[in-house]
Amino acid sequence: MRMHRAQPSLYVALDFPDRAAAENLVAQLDPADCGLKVGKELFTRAGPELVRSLVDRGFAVFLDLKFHDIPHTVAQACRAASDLGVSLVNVHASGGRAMLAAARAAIPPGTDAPALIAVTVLTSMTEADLVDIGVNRPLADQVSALARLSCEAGLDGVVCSAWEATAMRSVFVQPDPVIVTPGIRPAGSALDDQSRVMTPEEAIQAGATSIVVGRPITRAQDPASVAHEIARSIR
Ligand SMILES: O=C(O)c1cc(=O)[nH]c(=O)n1[C@@H]1O[C@H](COP(=O)(O)O)[C@@H](O)[C@H]1O
Repeated sequence: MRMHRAQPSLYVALDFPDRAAAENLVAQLDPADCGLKVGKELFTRAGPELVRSLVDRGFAVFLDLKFHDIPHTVAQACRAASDLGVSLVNVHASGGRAMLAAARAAIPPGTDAPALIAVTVLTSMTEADLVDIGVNRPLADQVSALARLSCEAGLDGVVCSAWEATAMRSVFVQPDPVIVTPGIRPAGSALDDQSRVMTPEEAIQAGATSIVVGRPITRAQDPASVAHEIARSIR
């Protein structure tokens, strides 16, 4: 039995500079097509009140604040996130075993609890970036090691690039891990600052359970139609 809220196949990243711009897109979206991701920029501008209001409108909300701090602080932040009624919460796996365990203890599994997942290696990073921060093993090995740690701490899944999605299935012992893949680019769209990218269809075929799409939607001439088309392509 699933021990967290259901997850949509598509989360649209509401990476907008203000609430009005976010609301303009949200008004054109259907909770049956997609969930909404509120990240650091919009949360810092618009805060928990916006998150609650999106939840009240029936959207699954991914509160993407990537907590990474001492265990007590992360636990308290996770509890606050869960209290907002969101469907998905993330922390950085590199915060370590004790921090992951504290996050898990703060959000006990339950059908009404948000899924709790850990970011492995950011989709913007390359192997050279890992060397810069003192990680000398192959990127895929680092992702798998952090996913294993997250699994051992009892988390529900991971954030990784679609390139690593297939491997996550063998790392996680639970039958239905939540595998969230940002770094999604429909064929022909700009990479922006992403490094490890795939198209929506490829990511789902590789084993992603939810994809996250931001700029290919938010910077499109007609964001709602691009969101609808992506949702349709992975249905
Ligand atoms: O946790 C995330 O959502 C995340 C993890 C990661 O490794 N890479 C990544 O891009 N993200 C987020 O996913 C979104 C991707 O946006 P676009 O690159 O515009 O599609 C951004 O809001 C990022 O903060």
